[in-house]
Amino acid sequence: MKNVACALTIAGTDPSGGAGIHADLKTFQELKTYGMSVITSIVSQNTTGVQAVSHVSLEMIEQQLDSIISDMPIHAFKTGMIANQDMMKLIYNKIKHLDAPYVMDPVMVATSGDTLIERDSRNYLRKNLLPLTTIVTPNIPETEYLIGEKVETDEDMKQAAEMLVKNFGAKAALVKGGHREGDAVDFLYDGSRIHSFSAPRINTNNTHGTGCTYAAAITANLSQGLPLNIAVKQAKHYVTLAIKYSLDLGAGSGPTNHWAPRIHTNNLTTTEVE
Ligand SMILES: Nc1ncnc2c1ncn2[C@@H]1O[C@H](COP(=O)(O)OP(=O)(O)O)[C@@H](O)[C@H]1O
Ligand SMILES: Cc1ncc(COP(=O)(O)O)c(N)n1
Repeated sequence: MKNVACALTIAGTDPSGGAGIHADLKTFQELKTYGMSVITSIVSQNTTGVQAVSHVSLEMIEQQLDSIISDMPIHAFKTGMIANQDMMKLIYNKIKHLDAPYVMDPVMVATSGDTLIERDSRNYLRKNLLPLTTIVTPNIPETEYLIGEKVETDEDMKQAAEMLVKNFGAKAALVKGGHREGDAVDFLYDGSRIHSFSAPRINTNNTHGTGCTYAAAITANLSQGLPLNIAVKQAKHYVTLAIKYSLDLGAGSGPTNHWAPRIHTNNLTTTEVE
């Protein structure tokens, strides 16, 4: 019996606090999971975009992973920005031994449009890391890259989620509809059926870090032992509140409000459509 749920995020940083490791740790904390992190890249970014990137050395990424794995319990973990193939190989070799749910946010491009991973490493991610995942959470452009087909309609999203499981080896796939118009609808294929999670679209430009926050909330919920579809359902509710009460900070796409659910929990409808 564990006395506290512990989750690890392996990702890049965001000094403006809305995305990457910062969003993940804030989310873990809000959801009462003990948060730990391994930093892959230091990203100088803010609400307007990415200004510079410095990668942490492979030796130091390995050392950080060893420090945590040798000492701390890990009840679930997630990966976000892994900038190149060498980092991916190293991380693959460490995480393949972990006996805990793995949430992959296949981060490729920031909300600002800046590229966060080298193009030639995308194949490695798809071939090697994807089959280790308990759940992968691509947005529409990431889904299109992963399956190599256009994704435009609800039907396309459902089929893509199934393909990510049946053809590419993920255990489950959540294809997110944040980049479409109309209600914000995401489709989960859990290996046997499709679930859809829907929330009214919120009229805001403050969506910096929504993907990180959502995947981190799923990770926190899984670290506490929730079944996958409940973990996603509760995470959808969390991210929707964080967007609804997002913070109008910075000159660009502002951050979500990670503590919004503390204050506004009941003031929202998200639905799971059977
Ligand atoms: N304007 C919005 N209103 C409500 N929900 C949104 C909005 N934009 C994104 N979402 C939701 O936020 C989550 C993150 O989705 P998305 O923006 O597609 O991911 P990413 O940040 O990886 O591009 C999804 O549940 C999506 O449906
Ligand atoms: C280090 C890092 N990782 C990921 C994102 C993507 O953010 P979003 O959730 O807005 O797509 C980001 N901007 N920075």
